[in-house]
Amino acid sequence: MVRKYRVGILGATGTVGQRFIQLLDGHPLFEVTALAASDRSQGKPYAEACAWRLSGEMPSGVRALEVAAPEPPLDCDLVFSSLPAGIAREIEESFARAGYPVLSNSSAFRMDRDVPLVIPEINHEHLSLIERQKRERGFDRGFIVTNPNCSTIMLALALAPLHQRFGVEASVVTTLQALSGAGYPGVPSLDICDNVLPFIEKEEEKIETETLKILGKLRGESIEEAPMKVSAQCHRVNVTDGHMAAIRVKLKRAASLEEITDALASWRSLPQELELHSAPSHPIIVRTEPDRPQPRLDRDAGGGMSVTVGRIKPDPIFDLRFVALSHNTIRGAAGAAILNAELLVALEYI
Ligand SMILES: NC(=O)C1=CN([C@@H]2O[C@H](COP(=O)(O)OP(=O)(O)OC[C@H]3O[C@@H](n4cnc5c(N)ncnc54)[C@H](OP(=O)(O)O)[C@@H]3O)[C@@H](O)[C@H]2O)C=CC1
Ligand SMILES: N[C@@H](CC(=O)OP(=O)(O)O)C(=O)O
Repeated sequence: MVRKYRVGILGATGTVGQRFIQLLDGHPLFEVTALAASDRSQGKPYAEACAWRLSGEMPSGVRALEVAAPEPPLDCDLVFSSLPAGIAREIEESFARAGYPVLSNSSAFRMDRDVPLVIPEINHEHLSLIERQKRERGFDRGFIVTNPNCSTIMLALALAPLHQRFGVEASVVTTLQALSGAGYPGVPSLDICDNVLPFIEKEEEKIETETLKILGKLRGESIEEAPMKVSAQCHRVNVTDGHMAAIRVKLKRAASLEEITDALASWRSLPQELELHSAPSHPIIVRTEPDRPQPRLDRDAGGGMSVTVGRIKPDPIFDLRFVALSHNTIRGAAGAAILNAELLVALEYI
């Protein structure tokens, strides 16, 4: 039998932490052996500390695990982090320094020049920054790899096949983001019922900067940002899970709608070639019905790991417009970090 890697989850009781636990239940490579959260939860069995809010039962293997403080040592080989950004920096660095690979879902390190910000289908070669990071920060076996913001992941996955085939000069994105993106308890119900909130703190800036790093090129031991402009406006809407985005794109080279549809629908990359456990067979699913994608109908496409694209049309101002949708706590968070970990194992970084 193949030995499983023992994993710890920092922020295990939260919205993303619970999704980690659900997705790792029965995983062929990883087994959850350590859980950490705030002092509110520490010292309690997970079943008592965590108000489980996902459909289906809490996996039996974690119920009795005692919730620890997020400090090394933890009884595991690597950690997934879903800590609030304000405390993630210090804690994640302390785990990397103590020798643990850290797969971080938080924004704290994403834009650091020596930290890979990875979507395996797009920029797996950025993982080579790990060597620079270890050398410059004096890490021995540990390191930090991050996954993007949940809206950035959706935009970058939708733009990547177009950028690779035709070049993207500019993109304007308007997001409609689900409530679970704000964690639990999130936005007060009286603020969001019968309403849309046109502000999500730092979200627009993250989309505009992270996308350029992810689509950027590795030059030696640095990332050269993609030479394109991205403009984002973000809104919170009354949907539980599934972020949507209306996206307009200016291409470098003219392309027909057939070529664009083919570029998106036929796109496959390294995770699909390697048949990584969490990799969807199609990272992008193109729908042709006039009223798709929709959060309730499309967020679970590809096990929550595919981005659904629909309403592909020519745009009279830009070249092209379409609507994208992806599951914010699966492809947008826990699933993204797990896919990164599967890739790190396949490429022998772990
Ligand atoms: N929700 C989403 O769709 C996405 C979230 N993210 C990011 O993931 C991270 C987690 O988000 P989310 O799960 O939504 O947040 P939640 O608020 O739902 O959960 C936060 C988690 O962090 C723990 N925590 C809070 N304060 C401390 C502390 N001082 N010390 C130790 N642990 C602490 C909480 O433990 P306790 O229960 O004990 O309080 C809980 O486990 C954030 O950085 C967020 O920005 C990224 C992409 C998408
Ligand atoms: N801010 C996102 C979720 C999130 O936590 O993003 P980040 O990981 O960049 O902080 C949302 O509200 O939907």
